[in-house]
Amino acid sequence: MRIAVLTGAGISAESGLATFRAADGLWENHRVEDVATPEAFERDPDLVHRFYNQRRARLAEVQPNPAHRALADLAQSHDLTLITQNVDNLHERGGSADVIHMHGELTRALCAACGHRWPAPLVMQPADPCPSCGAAATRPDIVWFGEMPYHMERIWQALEEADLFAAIGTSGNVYPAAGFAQHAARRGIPCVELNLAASANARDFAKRIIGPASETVPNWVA
Ligand SMILES: CC(C)NC(=O)[C@H](Cc1c[nH]c2ccccc12)NC(=O)[C@H](CCCC/N=C(/NCCC(=O)O)S[C@H]1O[C@H](COP(=O)(O)OP(=O)(O)OC[C@H]2O[C@@H](n3cnc4c(N)ncnc43)[C@H](O)[C@@H]2O)[C@@H](O)[C@H]1O)NC(=O)OCc1ccccc1
Repeated sequence: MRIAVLTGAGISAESGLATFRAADGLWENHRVEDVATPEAFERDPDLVHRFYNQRRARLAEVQPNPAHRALADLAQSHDLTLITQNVDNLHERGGSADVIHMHGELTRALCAACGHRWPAPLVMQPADPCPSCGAAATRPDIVWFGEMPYHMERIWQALEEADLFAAIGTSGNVYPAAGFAQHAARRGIPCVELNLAASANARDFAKRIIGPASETVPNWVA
């Protein structure tokens, strides 16, 4: 069976990584538009680097949880395409290979001048030169709001060919990811969501499994 899985911040919540929608809509005390847009980086690269340096440091303190590991097991027995909106590396550290990071990765740096990519140092600064072209245009290799997500061709292909689509720990507020379930459902592909509560696009899911991912995902995989 070919399974396409989309994950969001909820799958990493029990590992200790904050999800996006804190009560006051702030993202780790920052307005999203102040830290996750190309305009924000243009305006104040120091603030944006500090924000991602803080998240990179936090990532080094946490571990994958049973939900991450269960998806690695699922790939052993099924043709799994694992698509994540998360920029953390907990899927890989949980044993998954070939993870599609549609919104980029905290552990990678990108040169805005020449497009070169390299492993991100723990602390990045605007003046860091690109190891390839030497330009001081280093940014986190993250897809910001208003930017085109990565690997969209591969993702649409996987959604076309899937026999089952599952969304785990995502609120369904950010597009194009929030449109994947509708895309699959319209092709008659059964869709299931695993979450603490129904997501914003709950109508697209024929089945819902409610509970913490570290419990529901291993049970769903078993
Ligand atoms: C806010 C929203 C309305 N805005 C958008 O969607 C925008 C604009 C837009 C495009 N199309 C539209 C259509 C309609 C309306 C708006 C738009 N989209 C974009 O800008 C996208 C790019 C969006 C990507 C932005 N980057 C991110 N991340 C990287 C940054 C970073 O991480 O620093 S998005 C970021 O927010 C999203 C957060 O959502 P979730 O992961 O779901 O997290 P959230 O906290 O919301 O929810 C957590 C869920 O988990 C559950 N949960 C919690 N704990 C647990 C638990 N323990 N167990 C189980 N579940 C749990 C909760 O119940 C909850 O449901 C993720 O996608 C995440 O990656 N780009 C683009 O459209 O480009 C165009 C384009 C076209 C052509 C050419 C050029 C450009």
